[in-house]
Amino acid sequence: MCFTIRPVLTSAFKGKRSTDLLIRTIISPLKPRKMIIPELNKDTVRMKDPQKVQELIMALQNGSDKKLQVISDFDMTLSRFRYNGEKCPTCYNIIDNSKIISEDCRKKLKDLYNIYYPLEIDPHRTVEEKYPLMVEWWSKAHTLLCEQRIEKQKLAQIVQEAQARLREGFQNFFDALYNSDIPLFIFSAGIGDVLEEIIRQAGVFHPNIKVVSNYMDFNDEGVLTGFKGKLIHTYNKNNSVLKDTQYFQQISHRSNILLLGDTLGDLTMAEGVANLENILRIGFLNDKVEELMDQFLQSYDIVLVRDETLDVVNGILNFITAKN
Ligand SMILES: Nc1ccn([C@@H]2O[C@H](COP(=O)(O)O)[C@@H](O)[C@H]2O)c(=O)n1
Repeated sequence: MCFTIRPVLTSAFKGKRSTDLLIRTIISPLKPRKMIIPELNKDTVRMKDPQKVQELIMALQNGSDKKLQVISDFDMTLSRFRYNGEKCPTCYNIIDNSKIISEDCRKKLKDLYNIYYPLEIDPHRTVEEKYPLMVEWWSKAHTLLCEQRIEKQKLAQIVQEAQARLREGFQNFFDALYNSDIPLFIFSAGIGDVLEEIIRQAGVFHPNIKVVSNYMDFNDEGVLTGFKGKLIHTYNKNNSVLKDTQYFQQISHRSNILLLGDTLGDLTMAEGVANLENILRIGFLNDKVEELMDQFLQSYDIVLVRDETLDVVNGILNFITAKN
């Protein structure tokens, strides 16, 4: 594809960090133009409104790292969807596939996955229709897992032996946020204990990370007896889960959001943010690409199609945090 670039000097994006006028790339609706972030020219990138994306990125840069916070889903957003042609496991799948559960339980969990995962991503059902089905899936899976006498001390080894992988570029992503003191809120309907272990084993579980997820509850012998708090599934990742946390109040000066998700349910993750000013939504479209493309383009500012990297996210973060 041939791109042309027409940089125009404008004062529209003047901020306290820049003494010079910023160069803004004007996009003609007729011709594709080069984007300010080189990674946005990747062929995995789709945008309904590239002009709006550029403006949002400039607004985020204007606010700098001081005003920014990142809110992200975990499974299939920070972790990979595919690796070497194989589908990667979710936090639940890591347990489902492990040797700490019985053959019979594994089969039942696989059957549940085969029934409910297609419903979770079904483009023809509304969120209202999916909601009770997701509660059903998570509840049945939790009941099965609690029958297995899963030991807390075995989780680290299970994660080590699993094929879970963070997206390419994860080291840059986690380190850049930590080094710039930007809070990362991971809001996951997976299993908190497992996702923490994945990030810890990758060496990037930095203190700027806060996780809200389904955490396992263990008895005094370290055996799984239940799950703590309100059940979190794909379609209730919103204020109904967050209302007791003070997290967003404590960082209320961070009014610029970078939101990362892989389902339409992830779009409500920023509901609890106090004083929201600008939000840039990036959606990883991993599965059912043709069927879901339109809905993703309507809801996410940037859609990344079968992109197993964090290149675009890192490119945007570099741009926002680069010192002038
Ligand atoms: N028993 C289950 C229940 C859910 N899943 C998948 O885990 C994902 C977790 O959600 P994130 O918020 O971290 O994306 C969810 O999308 C389900 O597909 C599962 O594998 N097994």
